[in-house]
Amino acid sequence: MNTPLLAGHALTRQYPGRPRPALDQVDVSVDSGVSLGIVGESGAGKSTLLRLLLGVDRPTSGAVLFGGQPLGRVPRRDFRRQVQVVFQDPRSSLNPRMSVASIVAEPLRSLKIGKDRAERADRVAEVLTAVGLNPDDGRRYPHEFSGGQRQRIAIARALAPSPKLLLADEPVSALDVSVRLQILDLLRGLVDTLGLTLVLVSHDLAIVSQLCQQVMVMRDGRVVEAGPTATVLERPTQDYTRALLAAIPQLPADLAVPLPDGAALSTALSSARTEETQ
Ligand SMILES: Nc1ncnc2c1ncn2[C@@H]1O[C@H](COP(=O)(O)OP(=O)(O)OP(=O)(O)O)[C@@H](O)[C@H]1O
Repeated sequence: MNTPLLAGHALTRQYPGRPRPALDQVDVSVDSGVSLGIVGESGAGKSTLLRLLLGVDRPTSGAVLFGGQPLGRVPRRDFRRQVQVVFQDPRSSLNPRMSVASIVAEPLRSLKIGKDRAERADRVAEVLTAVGLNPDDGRRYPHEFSGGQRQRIAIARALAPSPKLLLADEPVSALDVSVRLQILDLLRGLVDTLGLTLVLVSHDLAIVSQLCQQVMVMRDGRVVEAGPTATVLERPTQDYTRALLAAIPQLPADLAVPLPDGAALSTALSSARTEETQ
């Protein structure tokens, strides 16, 4: 069996003063080329798990392995080169005083990628184009862009060092419903064309079902169900998963299993859009 790209073993995180752990003995494994969705309602422990996987917080017990090595032994620069993250809200994750080009070039500068400024500028133009922006947009500032475009900038910054793994924490939930599909389509296209592995954290099973081959359902700091997305959606074994499935807006029963062309998600999101504009 191949070594997982990123794995967590028996991860427990107890925050001080809390009656029970935010994460309780969680196992997770991300194989190269197999995108994973982590789903659950607010408070399930998704962000806590993501912080542990990113190494920005430490487990109370358990271990995170990157390429089979304990995270503490992997040079931080190597890890950051290969693992990048996109957060929920591009308004707070982009420095308003920096130009877009400077924001996107930041990981290249800090990771010392590119031999000079010109080479970094070429890479910035390349990733801006890859996310559907114009290389000339690099001269502008974040406030000049819409929410969806700002999320594209955040994705471009994450792609700049050519990571293997992209962790996305609720990447569309701060966006207008009308632009969510575009950003999800972009992520799907990037996974396909760049061979990126995606770990997508979301409270929305419909979104995860469209982008991830594997899904892990969390509740109260524990994994309640995990496996291939199609299996979990077709034959959920837990009432909690069934409730999450039922919460997908107006998804007809015959579309509950995602269709290859993304029709299920389109249906779910367009229904939500109709509701919102009424
Ligand atoms: N820094 C912290 N200190 C104390 N408790 C925390 C801290 N961060 C999270 N928690 C608690 O841990 C639990 C899990 O939170 P977490 O943010 O990981 O869940 P989540 O599934 O990501 O939820 P959301 O979707 O709302 O972000 C919650 O009960 C939360 O209140």
